Amino acid sequence: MKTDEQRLVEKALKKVSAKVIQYIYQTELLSDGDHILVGLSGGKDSYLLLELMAECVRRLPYSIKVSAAHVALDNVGYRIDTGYMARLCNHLNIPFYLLKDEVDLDNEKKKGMCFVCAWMRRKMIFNLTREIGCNKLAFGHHMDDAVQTLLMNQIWHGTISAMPCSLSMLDERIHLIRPMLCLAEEDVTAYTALRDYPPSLATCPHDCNTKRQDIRNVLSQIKSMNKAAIKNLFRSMENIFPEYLPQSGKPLKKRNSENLMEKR
Ligand SMILES: Nc1ncnc2c1ncn2[C@@H]1O[C@H](COP(=O)(O)OP(=O)(O)OP(=O)(O)O)[C@@H](O)[C@H]1O
Repeated sequence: MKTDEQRLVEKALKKVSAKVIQYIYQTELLSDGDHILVGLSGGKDSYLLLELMAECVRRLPYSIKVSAAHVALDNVGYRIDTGYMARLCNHLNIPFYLLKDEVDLDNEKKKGMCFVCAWMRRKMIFNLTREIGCNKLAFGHHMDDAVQTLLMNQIWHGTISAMPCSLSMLDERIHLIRPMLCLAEEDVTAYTALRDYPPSLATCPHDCNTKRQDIRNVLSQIKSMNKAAIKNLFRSMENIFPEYLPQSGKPLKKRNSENLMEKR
């Protein structure tokens, strides 16, 4: 017999997964035979992503497989409840991989801890994706993350670029996908507030992402002027009128489409 609380969680998951499944169809993010590796950070966004991918296995008319992985860099200073991750994956019938390593502290001195840590995490998870035969790697970025990146790239790099929902990498061998870009952060928290995901056991002592925090603060002010601001900023990336841009009529500069300020 289900409790009222369980029924509430199920209803909320159904609501949020309906949006994500519609987005997956629209953007053709998944197809028959896919094996998706979900990157689990220990934050609420990637826990929701994991549950959404489990819903996709149940509800999409294709045969897809899902696995999950967490990369733990032991000498960085943060600690995550990986036991909880393993239990949640087990409950959802999803194989879980825990990758452990340490950051090279000499390299860190030259390049900065956040850069080295993000680079190592990505390298380790890309390698695992290939090793276990996954063709897609899913990250839990949502709409607010993409809008923050859009503004950061405009302000600090003078480009209009953000986070694609699908990016082909390593000679098309892996596709990085972001199925939650259709969800605003408030959609995510409406669901995760009902769940008992554990907080991190120790937060990261290296706070290098102050630019992103500054942009978050600016965006929350902008939101107080217009509640739809985040959604509109996100939509603006699909509604570009080149003829109303300063260089209209002139050939566009060739740009490396690689994202400049990827969220780390
Ligand atoms: N240590 C990690 N191991 C595996 N995947 C990770 C790890 N860190 C981040 N990711 C993946 O990259 C995405 C974005 O990372 P980021 O560090 O921005 O997330 P976060 O905001 O700290 O946590 P979350 O997005 O899970 O709430 C995560 O949603 C997750 O899918």
